[in-house]
Amino acid sequence: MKFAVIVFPGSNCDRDMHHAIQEGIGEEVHFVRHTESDLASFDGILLPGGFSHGDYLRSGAMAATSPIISAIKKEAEKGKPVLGVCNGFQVLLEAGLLPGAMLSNEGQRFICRTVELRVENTKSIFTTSYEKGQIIRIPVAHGDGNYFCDEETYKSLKDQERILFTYEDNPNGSVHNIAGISNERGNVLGMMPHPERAVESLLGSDDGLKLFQSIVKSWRETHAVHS
Ligand SMILES: NC(=O)CC[C@H](N)C(=O)O
Repeated sequence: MKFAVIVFPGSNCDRDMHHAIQEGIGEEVHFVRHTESDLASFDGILLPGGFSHGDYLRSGAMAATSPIISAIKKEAEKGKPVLGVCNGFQVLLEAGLLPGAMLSNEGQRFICRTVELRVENTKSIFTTSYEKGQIIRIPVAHGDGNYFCDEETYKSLKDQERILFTYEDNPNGSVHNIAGISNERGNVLGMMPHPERAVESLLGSDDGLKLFQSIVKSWRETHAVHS
């Protein structure tokens, strides 16, 4: 499977994401600049964390106007997996690929620590390798991680099983403890915690690996070569 890691000015987790794919799960991965406009040759698209355009206006707001965004939308419409982590999640929200908005953390502090997440749904292409209800340890590092949506949106997220991860001990004030949500079709995921920083137990946790493995597993199932 061939992945693209999108690099915006101010991305700072792009290399971690590249490492997670190349060394963590052994798949092909390339950096693609925000100024590019074609992602047709890629099977999966990864938006990394960071401070794109210095978080000016709102986190992710300026990156959401990059040329690459229309390419991401085009590939997402084809059903390709798109994962936005932290600032990547903020960009997906600002670009309208996911519902809701990101507010400053409750308490106005930048939080950088490992948190516990509950895997809420294992039917998603992003979570099939986990157990439902499994508690996983994944780092967070953000100032604007307080996810908000109105009750009507929450109800549809819940009813359509689009809340994939919740916080066990909500660190940022996110509504209903939401840590990660998917789009209606299920091929776009945004999450604040960083699975790409949890791919080696020696560095604290390898609980993020299963997320990337799930993507590859689902992709292989739908792209199986029948002889
Ligand atoms: N690690 C990150 O992606 C940081 C996200 C973001 N710019 C914030 O601090 O809210």
